[in-house]
Amino acid sequence: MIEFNGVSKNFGAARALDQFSLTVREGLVYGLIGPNGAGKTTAMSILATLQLPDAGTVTVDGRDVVREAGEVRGRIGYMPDFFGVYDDLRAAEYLEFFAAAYHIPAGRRSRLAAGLLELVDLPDKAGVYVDSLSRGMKQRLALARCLVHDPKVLILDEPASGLDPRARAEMKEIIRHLKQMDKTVLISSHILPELAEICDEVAIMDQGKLIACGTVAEITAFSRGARQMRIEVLDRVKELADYLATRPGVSDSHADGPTVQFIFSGEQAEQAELLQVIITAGWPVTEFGEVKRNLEEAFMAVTGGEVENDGGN
Ligand SMILES: Nc1ncnc2c1ncn2[C@@H]1O[C@H](COP(=O)(O)OP(=O)(O)OP(=O)(O)O)[C@@H](O)[C@H]1O
Repeated sequence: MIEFNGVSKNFGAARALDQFSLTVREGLVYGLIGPNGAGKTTAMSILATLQLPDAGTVTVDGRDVVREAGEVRGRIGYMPDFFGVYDDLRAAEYLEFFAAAYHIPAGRRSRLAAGLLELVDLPDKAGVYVDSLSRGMKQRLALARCLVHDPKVLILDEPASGLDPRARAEMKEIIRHLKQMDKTVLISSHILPELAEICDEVAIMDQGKLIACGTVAEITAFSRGARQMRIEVLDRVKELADYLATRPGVSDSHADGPTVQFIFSGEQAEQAELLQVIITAGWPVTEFGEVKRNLEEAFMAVTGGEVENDGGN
């Protein structure tokens, strides 16, 4: 449903996205996690057709965000990390205003607004000025706003930031509800534990790059010691990537130019054995080693050192 393919974006000398690729299947709640400046907002705003990529392609439901921006906009609801609310509008009017912007016929707007307020658990706030709602309520109203045109995909940039624990729990409940409605949800956060319970899968990013992706359980295993490895060989790179994918402890094995990159969760002795096996099988290895890329730091930053929830619920 969402596809980033080799996307790069620079702001002057700052590289916000660096060959970023990600696939999100339909119906998933997908977490995009990374420390400050990792590139989450940039990725989301490109997806929301608000910024152009310098390189690479992004599609939503098969539509290109640059060439078919209008088609994409009809399919997405975007909740930015900072959103404007209109002070002198009441909650229902606010939603009706956005419904009008999406060309929903006037006769349907008031019922639509009432339904959405119900969905985000604000049914008794229809006549209340937006300005006087609590932060958590404003956040839920902003989410309702993203739903007026019944999009397939929701892009939520740090929807839980600044909320107290109760408001966070309410937000999570709504996101679960969106999943039941078969929406595909991309949601960002600084830290993994915040999203661990609600996400089907997560991607960890740092310095504009995808570091790892998978289920919360897989990512947790990775954060507890799996290593990103790199082997350079003179030929048969793709064959080596396929071969490695069959070896124990190896995941995400893929060819990248003259190298194969993969994640390895074995011990040091098993790593040595793996190299031995590759050489014995006849591959001319010129380099073999771990890719550091500040991986540990990134994981420490996003997991808070430890992930308590194993995602198996
Ligand atoms: N409009 C801009 N002008 C200049 N630099 C920018 C701009 N937008 C983003 N950047 C830079 O790009 C990098 C990625 O920023 P981005 O906001 O995408 O990260 P983020 O992961 O969303 O961070 P945060 O969690 O702090 O919101 C940072 O180095 C940031 O300073």
